[in-house]
Amino acid sequence: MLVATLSKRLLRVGQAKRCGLSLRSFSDAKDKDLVLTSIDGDTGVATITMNQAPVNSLSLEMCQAITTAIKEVESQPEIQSLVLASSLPGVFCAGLDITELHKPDEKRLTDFWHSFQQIYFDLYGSRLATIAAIAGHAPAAGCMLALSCDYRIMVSGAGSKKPSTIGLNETKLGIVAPSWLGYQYIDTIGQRQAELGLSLGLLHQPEQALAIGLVDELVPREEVLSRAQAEAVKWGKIPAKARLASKMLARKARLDHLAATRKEDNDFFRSFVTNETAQKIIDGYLQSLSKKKS
Ligand SMILES: CCCCC/C=C\C/C=C\CC/C=C/CC(=O)SCCNC(=O)CCNC(=O)[C@H](O)C(C)(C)COP(=O)(O)OP(=O)(O)OC[C@H]1O[C@@H](n2cnc3c(N)ncnc32)[C@H](O)[C@@H]1OP(=O)(O)O
Repeated sequence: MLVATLSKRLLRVGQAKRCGLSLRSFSDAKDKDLVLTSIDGDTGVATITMNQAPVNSLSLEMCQAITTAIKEVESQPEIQSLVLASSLPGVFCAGLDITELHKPDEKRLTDFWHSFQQIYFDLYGSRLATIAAIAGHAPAAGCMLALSCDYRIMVSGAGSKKPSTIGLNETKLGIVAPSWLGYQYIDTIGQRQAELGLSLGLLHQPEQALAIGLVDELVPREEVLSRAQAEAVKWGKIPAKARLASKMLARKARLDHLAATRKEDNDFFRSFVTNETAQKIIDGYLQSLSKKKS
């Protein structure tokens, strides 16, 4: 068995193959390595690292790559826990790729939202214990990725001139988070904090995020990944069936609801985004992002 036979080293999938290990179901170096999957041979902890420069924004392909990586890890029965991380300094995930929403092709837009919903099903509903290693900004759908995990470890803001932020800031952009994402927020930080955060489109600095329960721990930047992997070991030792049943107590009704209304949710999203007013907002927002650079 993989976890029993490997010495303590991290394996990328390509390396595993070269070592003659049976990992044929894992994604290899295709899709420009939008995500990288590694497994610690000693602990059996898998790490999925988002790797789409400059900001890990969630394009259709990125959403699909994340889902594929989760499914591939889940298909390995000896793996019980997963860390979701970013390879980019300072950014966990910048949320949806806004260019997907700008003057979209309707078919691609439908597929795009479907693939984003799929991450919710696969990560929020995963049989694995999931730990988010948030070493940078996590706005909007980036926050959703973190909320979909079981435990969140964020880089501390102490001493940083420009601390990372996390939150559902859609309102500030003139758009509204979908209800299933809103409920993830409410279920995690409680009704009052979620109402404040959603209404005002707040992005929280790490210390605030810890205070309202949006993240569970803060650590120095250089410790985020190792601390997340250590936490994943702890979670991986909890009896798996009992752990999953407990997770589903809180999440099953939410997952079932989106499953039942998935098409409606997608139809609403498509009509919302293709509306002229929304397109103006998206156009303006894209310009503001590129102006920031110049
Ligand atoms: C009533 C019922 C309603 C039901 C509603 C149903 C449907 C509703 C419809 C829509 C819901 C939509 C849900 C949306 C969720 C989202 O995720 S929207 C995306 C929100 N994300 C953001 O606002 C983040 C924007 N980015 C940043 O703030 C910063 O980039 C950063 C993450 C803080 C990093 O800053 P940094 O200084 O390091 O980098 P730059 O800003 O210089 O960016 C570098 C480069 O990347 C481009 N870029 C950044 N973010 C995005 C993005 N999200 N998508 C695409 N591209 C992005 C940026 O433009 C720069 O590009 P360059 O100029 O070409 O280098």
